[in-house]
This record gives sequence, C-alpha cells and structure tokens, in this order.
Amino acid sequence: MEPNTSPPPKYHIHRHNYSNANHHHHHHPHHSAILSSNSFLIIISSIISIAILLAILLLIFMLHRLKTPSNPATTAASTAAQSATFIPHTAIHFDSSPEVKGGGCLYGGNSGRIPQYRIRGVQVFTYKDLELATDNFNEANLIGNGRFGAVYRGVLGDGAVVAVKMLHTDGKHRERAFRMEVDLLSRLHSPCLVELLGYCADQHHRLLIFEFMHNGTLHHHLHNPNAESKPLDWNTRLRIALDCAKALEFLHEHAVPSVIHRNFKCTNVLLDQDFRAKVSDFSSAKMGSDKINGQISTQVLGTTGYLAPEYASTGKLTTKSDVYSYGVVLLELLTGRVPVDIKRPQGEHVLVSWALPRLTNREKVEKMIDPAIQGKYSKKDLIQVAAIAAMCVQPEADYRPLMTDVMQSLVPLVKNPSSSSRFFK
Ligand SMILES: Nc1ncnc2c1ncn2[C@@H]1O[C@H](COP(=O)(O)OP(=O)(O)OP(=O)(O)O)[C@@H](O)[C@H]1O
Repeated sequence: MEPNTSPPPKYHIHRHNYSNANHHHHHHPHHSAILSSNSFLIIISSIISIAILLAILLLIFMLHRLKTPSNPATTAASTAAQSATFIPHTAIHFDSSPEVKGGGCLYGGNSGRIPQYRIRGVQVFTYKDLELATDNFNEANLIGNGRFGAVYRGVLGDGAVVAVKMLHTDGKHRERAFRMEVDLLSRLHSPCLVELLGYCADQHHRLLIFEFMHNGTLHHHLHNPNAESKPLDWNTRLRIALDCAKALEFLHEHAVPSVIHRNFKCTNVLLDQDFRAKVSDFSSAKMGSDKINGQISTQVLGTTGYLAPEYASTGKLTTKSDVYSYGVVLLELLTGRVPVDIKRPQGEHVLVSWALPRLTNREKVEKMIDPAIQGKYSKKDLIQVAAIAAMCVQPEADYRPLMTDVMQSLVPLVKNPSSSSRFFK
C-alpha cells in the first residue's frame, strides 16, 4: 500500500509549486498594492511626458508656420534676402518674368522646362563685398546716374574691374527693374549685350554688377566729347551701328519669347576698350509673351526723342518700337545731333522731323553729316546708311524693317568688323 500513501514526488512538486504561488498571492497583499500604484504612476507620468512632447512639437510647428509666408516666392526671396548666399548659380526661368507671373522667378522659380539659351550663373555678392569693391561707394568712384540708381566703378577681390549699379530704394519700380535685369541677363548672353556678372539682394539693398565698359556711353562720345575723346571715325560708327543691330536682332529674333528693349538710346550703348558696342539697361524691357494680337499694350516708358510715335500716343508696343529707337541712334551717329535740341533753329528741334525729308536726297544727306567727320566718310556708305535710317524712323510701324534686315544691310559696309581702329590718326 505504500505507493498509495506516499504521493509521487512529481505531484508534490506540482502541489508545492501551486501552493507557493497561492501562498505568494495570498500572503503578501501589500506588495501587490505597491506594485500597482507604481505602475499607475509610471503610466500617468508617461502620458504626461507624451502630452508635453506633443505640445512642444505643436508649438514648434505653429511657430514655423508663423514665420513662413504663404507665398512660396516670398519665402524664397526672403530667405535669399536674409542670407544673400542663396543659389550661387541662379537658374531663373525665362518665362517667369516678375511682371508676367507676379514674382517668384528670381530665386529659382524654374518650372523645369529646358531653356532655349545657355543659362550662365551670375554670382551673388554681399553688400559688404560691394562696399569693399567701391571703397564704401566713394564719390570718387561714381561714374553715372540713371533713373533707377547710381553706378560706381568697383574692383573685386580678384582684381576684376566692374560697374556696380545701386538701385534707388523706392519699392515697386526698383524691384521690377532689378528683377528684369537679373531675369533677362542671367539667361541671355550675346557679345553685344553688357554682361551681368552678379547681384546683391539683401533686406535693404538691390545692386547689379556688370562688366565694366571702359569707354562709357556712345552719348558721351557723340555729344559730350572731352579733350581726350577724339571724334569716332566713320568705320567705328558703322561698326557700333552693326553691333547694336546685332544686339536688338538677338533680343527680337533669338530670345524666346522675344524681348523688346523699350529704352534703346545712346546712353544705353556702352563702349568697351576697343570701342565695340554693347547694349545695356534692361530695366524697362518687355517680353513678347505679354503680347495680345501681336502687340503689347503698356504704360509708355522710354526716353523723349526715341519713342516710336504709335507707342508714344497709344502705348502699343512691338519690336518695331525698338527699330524706331534704333533709327534715331543711327541718325545721331550720322549727324552728331541729339534727338531733341530746342537750342537749334525752328524746324530743327526734333532730329527725326528734320532728318526724314533729307535722308533720301543725295545732296541734302551729305549736308547732314556730323561736322566732326566732314570729308572723312564714304559717300556711298552714307547714302545706304541714310536709307536704312529713313526706313527705321518712318511713322508706319509695319513698314519699318526687321532688325535682321538692318543687320544684313550693314554687314557689307563695315570694314574689318572685328578690328578696333577707332580714331582718326
Ligand atoms: N557697365 C558699365 N560700365 C561703365 N559705365 C557704366 C556701365 N553701366 C552704366 N555706366 C555709366 O553709368 C551711367 C548710368 O547708367 P544707367 O544705366 O543707370 O542710366 P542711363 O542709361 O544713363 O539712364 P536711364 O536709367 O534713364 O536709362 C551711364 O550713363 C554710364 O555712364
């Protein structure tokens, strides 16, 4: 019977274990209470910590939203303006002119379309860089004043001589002028356009940095020559006319969409050390994409004496408005006269009105020539150039030639188009 009275050890072990467990639960009720209150505390504190963390995250998110303007263009611009170290090589889409799309182009509004022309980077400068370059915008470095600002000569850290244009601080026009120059010149490159090397856009300043044109404006050489500046010779005048025709032809025919300069005049034709001409000042330019039925209706901008009559009277702008202004510059090159001169006798105040009836008359045209080159020009060339000028300044815009035609007509007249002989010896 022994097996019946002594339970198998296995059973014992089970029982023992079981009773141990029971014993544990049953005999230490205070332990259990401590544990559950601890767990409760842990859970509560975890919940509180998570809540605090969430609140902090929410706060950070709200602050970020507050700092971020809803317009992405403004966002980029303000970020850029604050740091002035944004996108060292700007890729600004040609289509996204500030005027066309109301901003957002300047600091990377590239829609991803492949641009038609090579986009070359323009450098971003800080205001400090430009203060250093111009000796704190020293008066001695001031080389000119335009409608939008003052131009200073500057020397960059690498020794390059540049022209620094500091735009006036009045809001709307300054911003449009600045954006137009950067927008256009960072994507359009031609040896006949003054090169934009860089810009500075911080909270308070807008500056443009151009290649320095050693011989200043065509206006200076034609109308205000000083002791050092001898009269421009005939061939140099023709070559300047050709360079300008190439520049406008490039803007009208090769830029996509086409560009109307809108302020082509003698002070916007700059001359390098070889007296090669380059066109500057795109602050008033308009893009062909603004066209309605082939023309742009716009507020009249430009300079008296250079404005095409239909543009001046109705605001209707086409590439033919530039052709008219070009014709006026051609007349200045031929006659040495300014577009409007009230000091001249009655009937001679306005250059175009005085010149137009004379341009197609062989004898009269010879009498129109700039006295500074009297007897030092080719009569055959003069007659041809006068005929081109007459076509450009005719009142009927549609009959004015295309800049391509003007350029083709001038090419055979220019001797050594790449040379730089410029003065009478
Ligand atoms: N790249 C440059 N190199 C040398 N001189 C320059 C350069 N750009 C401008 N200048 C000088 O600065 C002057 C002012 O130029 P700016 O383009 O501001 O005005 P503007 O063309 O004379 O007049 P507006 O603004 O009315 O068209 C020019 O007349 C010229 O003498």
